[in-house]
Amino acid sequence: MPASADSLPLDSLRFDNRFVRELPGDPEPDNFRRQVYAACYSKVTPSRVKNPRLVAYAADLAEELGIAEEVCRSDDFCQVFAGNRLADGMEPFAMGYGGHQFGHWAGQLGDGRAINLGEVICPDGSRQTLQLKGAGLTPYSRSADGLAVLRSSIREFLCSEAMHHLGVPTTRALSVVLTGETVVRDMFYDGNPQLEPGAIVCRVAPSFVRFGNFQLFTARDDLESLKALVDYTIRNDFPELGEPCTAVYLQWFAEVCRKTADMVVHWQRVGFVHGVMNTDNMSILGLTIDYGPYGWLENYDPDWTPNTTDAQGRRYRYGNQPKIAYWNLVQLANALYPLVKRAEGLQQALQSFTDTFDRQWQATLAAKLGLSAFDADAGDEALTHRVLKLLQNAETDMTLFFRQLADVDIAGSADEQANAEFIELLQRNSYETLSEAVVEMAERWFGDYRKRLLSDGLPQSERREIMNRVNPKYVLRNYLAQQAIDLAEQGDFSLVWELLDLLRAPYAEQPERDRFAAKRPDWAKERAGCSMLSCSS
Ligand SMILES: Nc1ncnc2c1ncn2[C@@H]1O[C@H](COP(=O)(O)OP(=O)(O)OP(=O)(O)O)[C@@H](O)[C@H]1O
Ligand SMILES: [Mg+2]
Repeated sequence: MPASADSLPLDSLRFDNRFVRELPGDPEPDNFRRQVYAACYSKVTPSRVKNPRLVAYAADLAEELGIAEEVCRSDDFCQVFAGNRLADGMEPFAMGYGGHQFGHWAGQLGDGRAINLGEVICPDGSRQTLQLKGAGLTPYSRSADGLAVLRSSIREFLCSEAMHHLGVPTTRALSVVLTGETVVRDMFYDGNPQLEPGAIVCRVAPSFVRFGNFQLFTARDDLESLKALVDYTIRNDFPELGEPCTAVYLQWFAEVCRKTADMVVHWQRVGFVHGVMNTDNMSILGLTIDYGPYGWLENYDPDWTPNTTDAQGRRYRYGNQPKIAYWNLVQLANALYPLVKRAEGLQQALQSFTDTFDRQWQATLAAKLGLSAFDADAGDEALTHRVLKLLQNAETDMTLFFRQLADVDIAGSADEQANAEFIELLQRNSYETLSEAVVEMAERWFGDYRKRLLSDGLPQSERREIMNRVNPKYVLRNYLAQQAIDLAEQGDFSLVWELLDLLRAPYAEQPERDRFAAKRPDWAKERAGCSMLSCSS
């Protein structure tokens, strides 16, 4: 429908809400907490908030959606993305899903504080669903309040956009608004509840369906709804696979396995630790979803997890992410089994996770080291394994190390000079003084690396280019996000904007912003929010 002359600008967005139109919905119109059966969603309106105030928006994403920059600055934008006004064509709803949390089946979870507004048809013809996070109670809110706080909303907003520009598959974030209301949170669950500013993020993705959406139906023996959602997902999100049938179900599952593997390879590449890889936080499109207690590796440590809630078992530590992704896919396979009834086919599809992950991770490591390709015969398995061990033992900053390694002149300098340059690089980027044993280990590795590069024969400039395409200079360091939050809580959003802008070009040299590519300062080592996060958000 064309917008009339006096309608507000967001009313001219085009919505086509297939999810609510084509899938079974909850017939109960009232919004109260309950178990919802035989439905993919419940219609629910975002809560009104007192005094919405814009914190930041992603102008490039707005443009992709067909929202002009001046509209982003309008009061209407703030009202709509705070949930106070529905633009024409929006039909808000919350989705039902279940999930395995920390390895245990948790039953119905669902969008307890996320509310989908509708599916926009973008100017380029693609579709994106808009979703508010923190917009109030839904039938799936269980015992919680449906809200979100400013610190977690800024973390979600900045990291979604940073990951997108790093080339990591992810949901995106259009805006953060303050609600003008306060929210009570006990950040470390230690009996110290505080009042915090409430906020709402608008997330954007082609679909927000998770593994848990399918799992919930199977857990309830509701094969009809399971089939409806699987067929819907294949038709709308994987149309290239053709009309749904048993063979297509298997191809689809294999594709989900490949997409998930691809996502995790990217996480490992950039040093991202998700923190809560429950099956309700796994997107069916292989997008990173739910930026909660995530973190970025500083010193390379495969055992590190930012999530204090997971400190005991460290289930979701960096080095375990590929295994957990696989475990989650096995749960999805179990959920699909009643529909597919081919255990062997599902097994084979699962193998495509391992194959894709192994192949892509090897290629990624080769590129991170500036090799033209991963060559097992040239000893690359050991070479890549050893460099990671070295970084772990030396407690070296992963991002800085790989980025600066591209600048070591391999062919142009004598052995000793290159060697000294390398040890200096390692020390400069390590959080501890290198021991003699580590220096020795480093010299041995570097000698072999240098030989490998010389036989590979790529010119230095080409090698540097390969490396700088996969080794970012800037990531959303844990302490940088926290500094932006500290200022924002004082009403100063400038660092949110600056980081957003910085992270739009994470692979480019931005010399005037070198301070954002610095090692974690000492004050941030034990500071809450910088290295320790809980699920409280
Ligand atoms: N403050 C809250 N109010 C209502 N429900 C909540 C709240 N926090 C979390 N939940 C719900 O608890 C479950 C698990 O929470 P989890 O921390 O994985 O998700 P989340 O951060 O709310 O959101 P998402 O996965 O949508 O990014 C989900 O069903 C979620 O909606
Ligand atoms: Mg979640």
